Amino acid sequence: MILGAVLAGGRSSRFGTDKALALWRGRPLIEHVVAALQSVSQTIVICGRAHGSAAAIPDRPMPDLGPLGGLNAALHHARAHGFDRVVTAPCDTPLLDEGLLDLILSSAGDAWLADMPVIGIWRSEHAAALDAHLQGGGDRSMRRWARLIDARPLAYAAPFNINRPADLEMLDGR
Ligand SMILES: Nc1nc2c(ncn2[C@@H]2O[C@H](COP(=O)(O)OP(=O)(O)OP(=O)(O)O)[C@@H](O)[C@H]2O)c(=O)[nH]1
Repeated sequence: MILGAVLAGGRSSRFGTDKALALWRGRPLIEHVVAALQSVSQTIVICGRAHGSAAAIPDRPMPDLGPLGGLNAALHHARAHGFDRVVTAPCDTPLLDEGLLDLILSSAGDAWLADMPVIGIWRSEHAAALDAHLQGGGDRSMRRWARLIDARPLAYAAPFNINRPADLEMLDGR
């Protein structure tokens, strides 16, 4: 059983407004990501902030710890609801491609995209350890945490991600 999780907190300081809600092809970016993740799971959670009608689960153990706080919330949600693993993606990659999702799904254990560690697949059994790591003021880097648990880095081109408003215009050429 796999849970899909969109990491949708953060400050969007380079974008200027909440980038999850920025429109591309008439839909908010976050909806494109949710639609892509629906090919890996029927159950998708948004981690961080609620967006429009989409409910969100709050970061754990507190907000503003970065994507790792969102992953921690997803792992706990997964454990509480009987999911073995969580596939994560950020809210700002509307062009998540099937090849990448297939690669992630075919990975045994934990794996993450070497060029974009917020994309990965994680066993929910890490929930308690990640909680303890963050509660104890541990390092908030997703990449370093992935290495700490010996998750496998995957070599695959990272999807284009939106950081600034001008990036939206570049999406159409891709
Ligand atoms: N749940 C959660 N997601 C986060 C958090 N910080 C960043 N993210 C998500 O992680 C992804 C990558 O975030 P960044 O673009 O590096 O950071 P950002 O804070 O959103 O944007 P900047 O302020 O411009 O750096 C995006 O999908 C963010 O929504 C957080 O504290 N909690």
